[in-house]
Amino acid sequence: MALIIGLTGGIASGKSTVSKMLEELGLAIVDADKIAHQVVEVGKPAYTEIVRVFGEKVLKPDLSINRPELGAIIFNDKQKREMLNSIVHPEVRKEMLQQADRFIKNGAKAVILDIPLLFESKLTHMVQKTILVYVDEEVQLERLMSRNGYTEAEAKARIFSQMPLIEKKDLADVVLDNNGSINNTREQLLLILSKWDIL
Ligand SMILES: CC(C)(COP(=O)(O)OP(=O)(O)OC[C@H]1O[C@@H](n2cnc3c(N)ncnc32)[C@H](O)[C@@H]1O)[C@@H](O)C(=O)NCCC(=O)NCCS
Ligand SMILES: Nc1ncnc2c1ncn2[C@@H]1O[C@H](COP(=O)(O)OP(=O)(O)OP(=O)(O)O)[C@@H](O)[C@H]1O
Repeated sequence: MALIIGLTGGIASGKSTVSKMLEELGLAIVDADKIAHQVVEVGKPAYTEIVRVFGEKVLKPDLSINRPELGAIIFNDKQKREMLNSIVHPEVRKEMLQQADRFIKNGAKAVILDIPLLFESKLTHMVQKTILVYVDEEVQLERLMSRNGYTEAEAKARIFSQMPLIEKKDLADVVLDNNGSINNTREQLLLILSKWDIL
């Protein structure tokens, strides 16, 4: 039986960094962010629904979704964020389950579901173990501003649209502290994987 692991964190906490380490170790990864981008490609059902609900102002001249524009709307308005979530999340979940099934059928020993909103969206029933990539809020803010070139207000709007990382700590089976170096985080990860007999 494959072990299904939920990998989560907060925006810019280091999930993709850890996910890349897992991929390099040859583990099967299902990436919710990547799927969320694919299901809103031009002409897909979620794309059509987004245009109907949010209007053509969220489109670029080439008619694809203008992500910064849509982000500016939904990260500052809970109701609009929930509307977008209700359009995109069911499609993401469907595709995630299909990808996970494929990995399991191909004999994967473990499958990692990389889901930023694992706890907010109450998706823990999909996984057997949960790993949280944790950083302190000041580090999160600093890394987010520097990675995306956001102002403090833009970065905070995104951070505050998620459950605080400190609350997620109580919900996760394992917490990887990513305040330190990437190598330190890798060591913590390797320890867990060997404990779970995955490597
Ligand atoms: C609003 C959008 C267009 C902004 O796109 P952008 O390219 O700037 O960000 P990206 O998709 O790479 O997401 C970056 C991070 O933002 C956070 N985030 C994204 N959507 C949400 C949301 N609805 N609520 C809280 N946090 C979110 C996550 O931590 C994610 O890892 C995009 O995030 C989106 O379509 N969001 C809705 C789908 C979603 O919830 N995706 C995340 C998990 S499935
Ligand atoms: N231990 C670390 N030390 C220094 N910088 C780091 C560390 N871990 C990650 N970073 C940097 O912090 C930023 C956020 O990391 P990453 O992209 O992995 O986060 P994420 O949780 O996947 O974010 P998102 O959910 O927004 O996609 C990146 O610029 C990354 O290079």
